[in-house]
Amino acid sequence: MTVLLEMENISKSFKRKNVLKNVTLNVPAGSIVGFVGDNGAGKSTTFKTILGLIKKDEGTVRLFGEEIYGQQSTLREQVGVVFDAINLPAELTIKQLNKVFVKMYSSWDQEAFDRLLQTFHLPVDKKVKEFSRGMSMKLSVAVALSHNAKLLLLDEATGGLDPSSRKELLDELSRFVEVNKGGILLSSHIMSDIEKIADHLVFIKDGEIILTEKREVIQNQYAIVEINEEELSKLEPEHVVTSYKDNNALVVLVSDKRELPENIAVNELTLEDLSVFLARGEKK
Ligand SMILES: Nc1ncnc2c1ncn2[C@@H]1O[C@H](COP(=O)(O)OP(=O)(O)OP(=O)(O)O)[C@@H](O)[C@H]1O
Repeated sequence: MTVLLEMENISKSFKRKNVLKNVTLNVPAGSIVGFVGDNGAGKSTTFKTILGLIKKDEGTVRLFGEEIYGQQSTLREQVGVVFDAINLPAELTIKQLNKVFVKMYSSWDQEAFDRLLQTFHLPVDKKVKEFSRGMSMKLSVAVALSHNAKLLLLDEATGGLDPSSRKELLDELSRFVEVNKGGILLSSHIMSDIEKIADHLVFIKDGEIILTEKREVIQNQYAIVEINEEELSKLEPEHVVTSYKDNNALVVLVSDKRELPENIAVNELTLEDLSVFLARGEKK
């Protein structure tokens, strides 16, 4: 399997604060990796490190199998980027911007761009500064999907979109992965979006990756259960991912609910529950 993005043991400090601690994650071709963590967990810093916008202290970033750190032209062509802060020239219309994109990207796909403008209902004669936040987001995504990039880095790209726009956008992302065999690293606080399209999940907390797993494994095998110390001691340690104490009860995330004794009640696990749990739980 081709791996489009490999981050290995990336660390980064701002002044004395260690904001990324040995971050390791992969984005294989043909996959959508949901990147989940609370505010300030380190998601945007991770994206900026991949793009070389901030300097990492330690570790390796490989894109398309190579360390192409700082090679901005390769990055611009092959990596589609959508960040929360919109960075398009505000005085121009889409029609005017289109001429810039044609010159900027050697593999600009006008047909794809025209189709996306229609899908996202974007006006071509209106100045970007008059766009709503959602419209600007959709324009950024349309551009990212129109220059034959292999990898998309989407930091909160669905935030601020109405439900039908979110659906259109998620459908386009799934199509990109299927048709282009591309890969996507997507951060979002909207767990239902992640649930819909991500096939791998990476959870980050205080700059540390605390869980990397396939979505279907989480949904089929993981469980959050309330047990006591004695029951906990009977579980195989490798099945206990993390836990926290809630008054007298122990709340435990297990990686294989089939290993639990029968008397323990197991509820269906949603990604929303899991993300709240992981933000709270102690590292094992
Ligand atoms: N330029 C900077 N200088 C100092 N500290 C920074 C800088 N950029 C980020 N940080 C700190 O790094 C930590 C991680 O921030 P980051 O923006 O990566 O979080 P995030 O997971 O993207 O959060 P959110 O979900 O709120 O967007 C935070 O504690 C933040 O204050």
